[in-house]
Amino acid sequence: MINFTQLVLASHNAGKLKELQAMLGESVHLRSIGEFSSVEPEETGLSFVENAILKARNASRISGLPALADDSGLAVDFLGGAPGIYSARYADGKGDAANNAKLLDVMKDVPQAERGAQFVCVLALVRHADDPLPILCEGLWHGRILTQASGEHGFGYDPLFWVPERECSSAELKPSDKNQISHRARAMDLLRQRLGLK
Ligand SMILES: O=P(O)(O)OP(=O)(O)OP(=O)(O)OC[C@H]1O[C@@H](n2cnc3c(O)ncnc32)[C@H](O)[C@@H]1O
Ligand SMILES: [Mg+2]
Repeated sequence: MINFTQLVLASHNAGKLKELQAMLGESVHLRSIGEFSSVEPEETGLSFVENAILKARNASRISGLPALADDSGLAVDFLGGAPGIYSARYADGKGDAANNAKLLDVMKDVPQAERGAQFVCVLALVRHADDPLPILCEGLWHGRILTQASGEHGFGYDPLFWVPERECSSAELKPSDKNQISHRARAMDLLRQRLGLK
């Protein structure tokens, strides 16, 4: 049985930590891997699943604790699913603003009907670094890429992601609303079921 009072989150992304902690509630304390190490593992996998497992194992090895990892990104239909697993590195590691500027530029002449995209989130939970049976849960969130940034909430590509069911950008949603319907919320829902937390 996993000791949830000591679960480490294998992520250096403060936005993910905030969202995942809010979804898990107070009974589980997510400790950031940043408490143990500032070195980020190289994400050498070719899929979200591979990178999530790689990050979870690395965090568990460093901390000696069970670890949860989140590998996520934005898959744009017109770009054949890019930037996908390379979403964080889309503008060569220059950060969210540069990633968003690049995506807006690449998509600037693409008509509305071809601007479909999905956010993807894979959560991987390992009980220890060599766990042969990681728990894997996936969530998708369908939307469209906007032609200009809008909204101040969230992080990453949120200002560019139109949410059809709410008729606003993901960065215009209240954090508590995003946490009900996002790719991450869907993956976390499955994880809670797998762990018998609901
Ligand atoms: O690997 P860790 O340390 O967890 O942090 P990271 O930010 O590098 O995370 P990923 O490698 O999983 O890359 C995810 C990319 O997708 C973006 N992304 C993921 N979820 C998002 C969300 O809910 N809203 C907006 N952008 C998101 C995020 O900004 C990154 O550019
Ligand atoms: Mg990363």
